[in-house]
Amino acid sequence: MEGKTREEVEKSGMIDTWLRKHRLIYTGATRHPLILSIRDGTVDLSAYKRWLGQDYIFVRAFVPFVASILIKAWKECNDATDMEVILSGMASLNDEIAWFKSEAPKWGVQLSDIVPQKANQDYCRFLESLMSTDVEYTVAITAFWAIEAVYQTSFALCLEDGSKTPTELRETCQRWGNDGFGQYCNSLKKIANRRLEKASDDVLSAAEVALLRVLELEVEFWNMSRGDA
Ligand SMILES: Cc1ncc(CO)c(N)n1
Repeated sequence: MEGKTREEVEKSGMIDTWLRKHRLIYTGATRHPLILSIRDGTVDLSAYKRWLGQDYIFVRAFVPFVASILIKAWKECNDATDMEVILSGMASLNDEIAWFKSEAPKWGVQLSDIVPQKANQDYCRFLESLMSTDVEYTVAITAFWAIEAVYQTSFALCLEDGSKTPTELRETCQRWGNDGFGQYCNSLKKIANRRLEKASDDVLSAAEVALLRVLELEVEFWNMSRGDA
């Protein structure tokens, strides 16, 4: 506690404070019916295929968003390791794009034919809004953490003991549910918490709003797999 003001102590661990406050929507994003159906083995494979095609489009739009955060981290130049964590995220996106390209044909999904659905367009537009130089690094990195953490938490659930995830979907769940990805999410969370600790009230509110928006958009994104959009 030494060296910290009372206010800084209260603000530390902001992310967990917010997740407690917004528990319902967080659970909606991380335990969506699609994920629960994968976990209990009752998943409708056409829903999985719809998710697969849409997520490929999302990941392509996610790359420039992460690049914009890398630029913000570099401009802030407060902690050299921030950039390395973000860069490792970009490297895994490179692998992800290759993975989508090899996964899609196995399911008869033609990636070049995918039309982005409304929820996907909304999400990509939101990412683009966060790429503006007007958006604070603290706000963008908080959103970035949330985007990655939703997938990590969701897919890790499908790998827990007792889950009945179909064999052909285990690799998908491993991609985001593995421990390495979990550690990477934790590194992002630490960066976000460190920044939030020093943030002004305005930046704090903007980061909380961005976090909530991510959770809403993630729920809508999963909902697209129902195919009634
Ligand atoms: C919609 C969505 N959210 C998060 C991730 C994590 O990378 C992803 N691939 N897609």
